[in-house]
Amino acid sequence: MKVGIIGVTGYGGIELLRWLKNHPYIEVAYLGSHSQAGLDIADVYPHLQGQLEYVSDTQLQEINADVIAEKVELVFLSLPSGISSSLVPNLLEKDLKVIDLAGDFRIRDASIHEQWYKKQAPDRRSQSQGVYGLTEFNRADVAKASFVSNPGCYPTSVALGLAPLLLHDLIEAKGIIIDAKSGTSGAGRGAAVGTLFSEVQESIHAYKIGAHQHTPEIEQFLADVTGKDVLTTFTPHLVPMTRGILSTMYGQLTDKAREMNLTSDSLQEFYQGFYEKEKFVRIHKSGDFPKTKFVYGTNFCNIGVYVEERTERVIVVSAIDNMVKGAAGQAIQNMNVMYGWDEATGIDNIPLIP
Ligand SMILES: NC(=O)C1=CN([C@@H]2O[C@H](COP(=O)(O)OP(=O)(O)OC[C@H]3O[C@@H](n4cnc5c(N)ncnc54)[C@H](OP(=O)(O)O)[C@@H]3O)[C@@H](O)[C@H]2O)C=CC1
Ligand SMILES: CC(=O)N[C@@H](CCC(=O)OP(=O)(O)O)C(=O)O
Repeated sequence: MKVGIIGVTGYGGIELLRWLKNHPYIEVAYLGSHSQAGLDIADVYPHLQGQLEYVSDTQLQEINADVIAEKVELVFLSLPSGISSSLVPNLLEKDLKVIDLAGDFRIRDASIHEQWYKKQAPDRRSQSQGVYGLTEFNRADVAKASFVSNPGCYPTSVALGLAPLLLHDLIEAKGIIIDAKSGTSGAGRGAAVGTLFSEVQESIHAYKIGAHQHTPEIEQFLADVTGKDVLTTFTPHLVPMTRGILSTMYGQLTDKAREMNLTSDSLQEFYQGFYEKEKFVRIHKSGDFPKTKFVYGTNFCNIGVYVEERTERVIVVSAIDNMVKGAAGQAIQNMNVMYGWDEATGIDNIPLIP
C-alpha cells in the first residue's frame, strides 16, 4: 500500500519514515514539507543515504491535497498543532485515510480545546469522523476508521497506566496526581532556547504547571473509560535525555479496593491479567518498576504498580518512548489495525541496552 508523510522533516515524521522501512506491505510514495520542498530527504537527513529503496519518491513535495490523493491511499500528518486542522478536511474529502499525530482533533469539546491549546478549535465535521487512537482501548473503532487522531505522548503513558484502576473502580476518580518526565525530542526539532543542550543538561524542571494541553486529553479519555468526571493534577518535567517518558501516578484507594484488601502483589496480578493479550504493554513483576531504557526505541509501554498501604495510595509507574508508542509507533500500530494486519507488523523489536 502506498502511504505519505506530511511533516516528514520533523522528529515524528522522520521516525515514521524509519519504522516504515520494516513494514512488508508499505511503499512510501509521498514526503511532504512546508519549508524544504524540492530537497531530497537524504540531503536533509544524510543518515538515510542508500537506505530508501522502499520510498518511491525521495524528493520533498509541497503540501497539496490533490497531489497527495493521486499518489497515496493513506497519509500520516506530523505537523505542529493548529496546522493539521486546516488540512484534514481536504484530505478526507479526497477519500484519503488519515492518521494525525498532532493534538488538533483529540479534544471533543471546542471550548476546552481552545482553553488549553490557546488556538481555535478545528472544524467539527472532520473530528466527528475521527477516532482517538489509543489502540489498546479503541481497537474496534480504529479498525473501522478512515481518520485516526493519534494520542499525545504523555496521555499514552498515563492512560495505559491508570485506565485499569479507574475502569475497575479501584482508585478515586478525583485527586489523581501525575508526575511525568520527558526527554527533549518530545518538544520537536524546531530550534528553541528551552531545549538547547546548555539549558537542559545537568538540570530538570517542571513546566506548564496547571496548564499543559495534555491535561484535558487525559481527563477526557479516563472519563470515557469510567463514565465519571476525572480530575487530575498533571505536572510534566523536561529531563536531560533525548527519548523517553516516565510517568509516576498516585491515586487514592476506593472503599471497594480497601474491602478487597488490595496489595501490591494482587494489584500486579490484576494488571498482568488486564493486559495479558496486549503485545505492547508489559507489566513488571511485583516490586519491580520500569526505566525508560527498557522501552527505548520500541513501541512498548512498561508498567509497574505498588500499593502503599500506610497512605492507602496506589502508585503506578509507566514508561514509553515518546517517539514510538507516544507517536510514530502507535500511528503504525493503528494503521495495522485499520488494514486488518497483525498489529505488530513493522514495529516489533527489542530495546537497545546499554
Ligand atoms: N515529538 C514527539 O515526541 C511527539 C510529537 N507529537 C506531535 O506530533 C506533531 C509533530 O511533532 P514533531 O515531529 O515533534 O515536531 P517537529 O517540530 O519536529 O516537526 C514539525 C514538522 O512540521 C512541519 N511544519 C512546520 N510548520 C509548518 C507549517 N506551517 N505548515 C506545514 N508544515 C509545517 C515542519 O516541516 P518543514 O520545516 O520541512 O516544513 C516539520 O517537519 C506535533 O503536533 C506534536 O505535538 C505527538 C506525540 C509525540
Ligand atoms: C518535552 C515537550 O515539550 N513535550 C511536548 C509534547 C508536545 C506534544 O506532543 O503535543 P501535542 O500532543 O499536544 O501536539 C509538550 O510538553 O508540549
